[in-house]
Amino acid sequence: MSATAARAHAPARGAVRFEHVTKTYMPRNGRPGTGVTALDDVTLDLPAGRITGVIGRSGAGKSTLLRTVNLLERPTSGRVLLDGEDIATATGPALRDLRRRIGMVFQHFSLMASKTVWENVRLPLRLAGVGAAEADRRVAELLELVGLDHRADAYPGQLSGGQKQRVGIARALVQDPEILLCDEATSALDPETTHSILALLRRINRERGVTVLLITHEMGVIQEICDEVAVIDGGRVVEHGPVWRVLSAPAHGTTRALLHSFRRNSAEELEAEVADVEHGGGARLVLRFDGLRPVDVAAVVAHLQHDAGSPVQLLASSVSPVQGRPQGHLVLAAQAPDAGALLERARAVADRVEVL
Ligand SMILES: Nc1ncnc2c1ncn2[C@@H]1O[C@H](COP(=O)(O)OP(=O)(O)OP(=O)(O)O)[C@@H](O)[C@H]1O
Repeated sequence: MSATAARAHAPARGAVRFEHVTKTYMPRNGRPGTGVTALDDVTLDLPAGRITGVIGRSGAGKSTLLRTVNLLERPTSGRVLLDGEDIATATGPALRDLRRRIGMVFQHFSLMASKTVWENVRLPLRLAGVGAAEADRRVAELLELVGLDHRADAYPGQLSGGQKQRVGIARALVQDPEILLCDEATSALDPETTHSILALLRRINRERGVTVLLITHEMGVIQEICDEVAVIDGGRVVEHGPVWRVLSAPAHGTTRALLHSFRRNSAEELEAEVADVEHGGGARLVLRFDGLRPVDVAAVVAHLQHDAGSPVQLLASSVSPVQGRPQGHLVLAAQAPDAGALLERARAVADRVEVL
């Protein structure tokens, strides 16, 4: 059995708990009361073996939160617990051991330009004093995992952005961490490359049982791979829960605003989207789905057509699964003799219905 297959059933590892974490940056020679509070009493659990995404606007405190996990930033007050153990007070060898248990992937890759792919991935092992044979074995395994075994001798300057990030991911995993911190890992990449890197992170999470904490300002990243999402605003976690639930019923204004700029599905925006789509006239309905039921688009159209007595035309569709639960909207045109009955029928198959 390959090492990868052996890990397919690896138990989830590395639960993180932020407990009343506050971080205030003090200006140099600053007077008391002039600091910036980047985190304000954050309490948040990252379940072991899950992917938690933290989203927020620029300056919300995402990077600061991520960096408290490997103590690149120390909380001003509160605790960060790794599997129940307080890590905020670790120093010396304990801090080195802690950092070994936590891998980090950076937005701009942070590779050494003068070293090959192989050397970049191997470097943390050399610094940790791992023997040559074991180090070579681990580097070979990881380069295969990220699909770069054929580029082991290349230098970072000879790689695409996506390939550089694969090297960054292999390097982050080389000490077999329990937790992987991803700091805007796909923000510098094009959409297609972003998909492939997110798929790789998902696979690593599933196969190795690694807990992933990912920060992003892109809702698409949250929707694509996260299990849980925490929304941060002004240093506070304002909303937290399973991705499908937060995306279908956002409770906080910041979540709604982030979601709105991602989905662009207000009545006005849908109106503009279908304005040029030719149809046979009649009522135009928006059917919205919140992930509470299976959605079979053809069956929905047939269901309405049955009552309308004339063709129902699909003008736009954006229904796609979020954690396996279909969310999105359909815009339909229907010439119904009885508009009230049509609406009632639509309400029976969708979570929300509007007339455009
Ligand atoms: N080293 C620092 N010294 C002083 N203030 C800082 C420092 N690092 C961050 N801040 C401030 O703390 C707040 C939170 O910053 P942070 O970088 O954590 O936010 P962010 O959500 O990651 O933002 P972005 O998406 O722009 O990276 C901001 O007001 C920022 O200016």
